[in-house]
Amino acid sequence: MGFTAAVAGASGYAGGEVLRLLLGHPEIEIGALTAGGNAGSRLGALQPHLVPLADHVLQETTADTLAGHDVVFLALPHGRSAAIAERLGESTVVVDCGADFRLADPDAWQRFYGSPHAGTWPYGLPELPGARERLRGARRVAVPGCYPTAGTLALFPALADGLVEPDVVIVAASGTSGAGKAPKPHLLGSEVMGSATAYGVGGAHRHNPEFTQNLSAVAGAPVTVSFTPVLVPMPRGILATCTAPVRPGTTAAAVREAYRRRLADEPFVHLLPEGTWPATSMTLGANTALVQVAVDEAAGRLVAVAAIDNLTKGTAGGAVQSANLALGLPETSGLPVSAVAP
Ligand SMILES: NC(=O)C1=CN([C@@H]2O[C@H](COP(=O)(O)OP(=O)(O)OC[C@H]3O[C@@H](n4cnc5c(N)ncnc54)[C@H](OP(=O)(O)O)[C@@H]3O)[C@@H](O)[C@H]2O)C=CC1
Ligand SMILES: CC(=O)N[C@@H](CCC(=O)OP(=O)(O)O)C(=O)O
Repeated sequence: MGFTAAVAGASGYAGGEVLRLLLGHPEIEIGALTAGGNAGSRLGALQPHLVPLADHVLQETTADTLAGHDVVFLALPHGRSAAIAERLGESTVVVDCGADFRLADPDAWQRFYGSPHAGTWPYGLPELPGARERLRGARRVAVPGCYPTAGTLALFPALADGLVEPDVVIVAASGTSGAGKAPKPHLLGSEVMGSATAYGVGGAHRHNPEFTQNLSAVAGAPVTVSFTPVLVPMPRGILATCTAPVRPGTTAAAVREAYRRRLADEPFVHLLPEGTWPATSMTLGANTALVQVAVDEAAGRLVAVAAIDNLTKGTAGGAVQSANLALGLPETSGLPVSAVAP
């Protein structure tokens, strides 16, 4: 084992998934695990699926506990990362699963999160043009939100190649683990089971500015984004259906070729064979994003669909992928590409 990792928020969904992946990582050894109110508990009482770690005791989340590791994964509620990160020296790679360092625009941060902007770190979506180079050797990484991971991966080839107008519509369905483990009335089984509902409608969701930031950077011009999240009764997974007007002269063949070319060398983002459409079940537990694209000739729109596991490629897998780049390891170390099915 070459490196040690600490995980803050180890009792939560994102922290638990980081640990599941690290247990299979050939180069990273698991060190300190921390939590909030559950500090002092055995991990086995809270994350019984992580069998080899059952007897690890959760510690309080302090910079002192997390210091001394090569990499620290922060899987904490928004707003808690900056105070810890500033006490961890540059010798430690800090990978933040939360939103605190994702946005470059302080006004957008203030508008959607309502707190002072903590700063901006390299954005952990290696597939975006130029991102991989910025992540290699980085000391700080901001892991993308789960919806922006899915929607950005679905749309970036079309926007990067100028095949669509910079005016996109994204409707993305998410499983309930996206909302975290802390109890919330709208996530009670009797509210969620057998029902699907839109929320954060009308540009209100805090992932709107993240989408705009990502897609405008790819297009090299401002992109208008209409994003609607939908909560669906499943534990894991995101299916993002994205559309945009095709530019005059854009053929279905040109679209397919752009996606094929831009995704050909990606280890985790795959264009499915023509006619096969992504399903969340094809990605469960894998660090993959499965993509399909078509042109709706009658409507003059491109339709791109991506499926991910929100906890794997959408959080913890993305975090480990970026940590690998930051630590100088092969990008794919410890990351599954095969899902659990059926
Ligand atoms: N779930 C998802 O799909 C995604 C999550 N993320 C991000 O990952 C982060 C964690 O999310 P998630 O795992 O879903 O949330 P959970 O609610 O499942 O877990 C939160 C974790 O933070 C700990 N915690 C809570 N309050 C404090 C505190 N005051 N001090 C120290 N630790 C605290 C909790 O410990 P305890 O058990 O002791 O309360 C728990 O370990 C969030 O920032 C989220 O935005 C990012 C992308 C997707
Ligand atoms: C289903 C659900 O509630 N999903 C979360 C997004 C999860 C995610 O990616 O979020 P972070 O930005 O918190 O990292 C939400 O809509 O707020």
